Amino acid sequence: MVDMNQLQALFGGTFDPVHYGHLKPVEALANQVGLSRVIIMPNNVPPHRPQPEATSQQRKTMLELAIADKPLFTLDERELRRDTPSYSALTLKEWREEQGPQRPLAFIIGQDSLLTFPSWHHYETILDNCHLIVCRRPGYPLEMAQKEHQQWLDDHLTQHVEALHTQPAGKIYLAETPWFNISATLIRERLEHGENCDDLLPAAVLEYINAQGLYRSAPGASL
Ligand SMILES: Nc1ncnc2c1ncn2[C@@H]1O[C@H](COP(=O)(O)OP(=O)(O)OP(=O)(O)O)[C@@H](O)[C@H]1O
Ligand SMILES: O=C(O)c1ccc[n+]([C@@H]2O[C@H](COP(=O)([O-])O)[C@@H](O)[C@H]2O)c1
Repeated sequence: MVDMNQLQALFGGTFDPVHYGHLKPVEALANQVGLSRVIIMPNNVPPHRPQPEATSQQRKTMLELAIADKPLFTLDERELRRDTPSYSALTLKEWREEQGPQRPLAFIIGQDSLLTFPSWHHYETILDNCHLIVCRRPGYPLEMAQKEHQQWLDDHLTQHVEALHTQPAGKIYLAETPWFNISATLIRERLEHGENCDDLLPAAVLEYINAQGLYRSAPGASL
């Protein structure tokens, strides 16, 4: 019999700020795949994008507020403690060493991240240490841009949730999670223009953003 309590899942991100497009698909995913816990891991120095607008401390606080009433989620601060680029390959190797060789481990990403995945630092080693679980995201194709990357994807795809629980690593699972057309970029832009974001992220996070004066246009800048 498959032990459905073994699979551990990390959900990495920049979370500048965290929003419902992060939380809701992953909540649905937890039901579909059978995850009793999801470990959210904010990065400190995102490898493939400019430094976030909010500080690491602010992004961590927003995550704490977002998950305060959601027991599914916990936080992992390991990347926040490193000043070097938050390369997932290094983090997942370290996590595997902690968890031992047999435990099933997964890294959760959105569809957009899957498309850029082959450009990640030592990407081909990541599946040695974990599975990839991919949440759907509107506006992004499901096919990889290059043939060789599509071949890599096809070689690792599974349609069987059980494989995520019975094997320690190495599979890619495209989950049928609900679509949320929300991005942190959209939220930052809307806030900069003083537009309403009530439906896009938890109220406690929005209150914190306003109290901290985050994502507002610079004083004197024209709207
Ligand atoms: N609406 C969404 N639906 C599904 N996955 C998402 C969504 N938004 C973000 N993700 C996924 O969550 C992870 C963290 O995303 P990130 O913190 O970069 O948010 P973002 O909204 O994409 O940010 P930004 O707009 O600043 O690039 C990534 O793997 C990303 O693919
Ligand atoms: O390791 C890499 O080269 C790498 C490149 C891009 C993104 N990542 C990680 O992927 C996760 C989602 O990234 P992002 O930029 O969408 O927040 C987050 O944990 C990043 O640190 C990792």
